[in-house]
Amino acid sequence: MSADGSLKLGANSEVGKLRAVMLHRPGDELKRLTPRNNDQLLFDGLPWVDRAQAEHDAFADLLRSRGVEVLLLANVLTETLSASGAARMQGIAAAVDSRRLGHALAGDLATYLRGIAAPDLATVLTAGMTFDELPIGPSTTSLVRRMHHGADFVIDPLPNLLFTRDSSFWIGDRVAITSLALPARVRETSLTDLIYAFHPRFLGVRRAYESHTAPVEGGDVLLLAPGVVAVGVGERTTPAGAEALARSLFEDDLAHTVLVVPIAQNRATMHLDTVCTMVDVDAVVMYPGVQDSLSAFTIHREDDGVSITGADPFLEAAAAAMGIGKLRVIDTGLDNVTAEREQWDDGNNTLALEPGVVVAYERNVETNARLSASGVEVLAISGSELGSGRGGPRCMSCPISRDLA
Ligand SMILES: NC(=[NH2+])NCCC[C@H](N)C(=O)O
Repeated sequence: MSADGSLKLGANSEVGKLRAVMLHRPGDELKRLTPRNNDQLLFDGLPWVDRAQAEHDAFADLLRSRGVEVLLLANVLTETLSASGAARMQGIAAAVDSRRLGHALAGDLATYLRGIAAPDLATVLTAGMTFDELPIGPSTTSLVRRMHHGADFVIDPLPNLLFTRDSSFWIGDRVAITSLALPARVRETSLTDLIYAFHPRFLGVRRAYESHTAPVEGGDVLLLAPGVVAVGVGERTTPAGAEALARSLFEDDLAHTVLVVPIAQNRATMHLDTVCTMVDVDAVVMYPGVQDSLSAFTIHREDDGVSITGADPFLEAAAAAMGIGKLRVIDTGLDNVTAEREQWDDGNNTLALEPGVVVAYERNVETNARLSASGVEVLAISGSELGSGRGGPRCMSCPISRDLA
């Protein structure tokens, strides 16, 4: 808490007591998924939306019952759009793609969007819009309008907004708007950017990684300890992204050491947090399949620039950087098949509410049993529908306030 009783924003670890978090309750954008577009939109199936919402409501209620303030992205976005005309303009500009729509239609669409109420605009910006839903009739002079199929998108939906961890993350008292790698997700950051620029609650919040040019996704960024950050490099975050992030964190004095961790470039391990998350100040839960092979380059801030060492075994490099004797790995000890299944179902993607207390999907029975046996309290949530987007409790949450470690 700060002196005036308001929450102090920011985080410098993965496990400090969680005070406030940004979630996105899945909405109409999930109803856009079809067997034809789900791969491109990065979902492995078609979630039953009502059930996904119920599962998400239970997740949010669990967090509230533990004293965590839950901000829902759609509400915060609506408040942002109501509060600021500039935010509306910026949100519309980012959503209306004149290269694809042509100038005539883009102009008409932007004019229409400028005239609608903030909650409706928030819905269009998140759920997208089809040609059939365009309030501009086919009789216009737009060839694009005439030639597109009614079910095509005028504005693409953003079903992966559900994974609020990826489009922004907090480090120290700053927020980083990331740079998402894949076309299906790029526009998400235009919304987090708006929220953190214009929402009254976040006025004055400073930015980390401001240039955000090369791809960095929040799911790859783990705050191992104050000043020590691990960054996965694989399908999403690139070497250039990790390097740029490290330099920027050093310049802003938000970190002194960055561990760059290569991860396999495939769907199952799209982010570092799919194979490893922190469950205590000195402990991680990790996919056994990478435990012995995970390595890290250590980038260290020096008086006259940076030094890079490695690659070394990740666990050793991390312990050394964190200044602890050993980074404990909760030994899930699972057979290969169970381990692979539970990794796929985000068994290693836990959200710590405080040291030794984590939220995890209930379906990962074996991993959760090992966590409990190691003294970690597991708060299980159901995620049969939420999980079809390949994300678990950590990536569905962006902590905006944690007690400092
Ligand atoms: N931090 C994470 N593990 N995020 C999961 C993101 C899942 C999402 N469908 C994607 O492919 O981008």
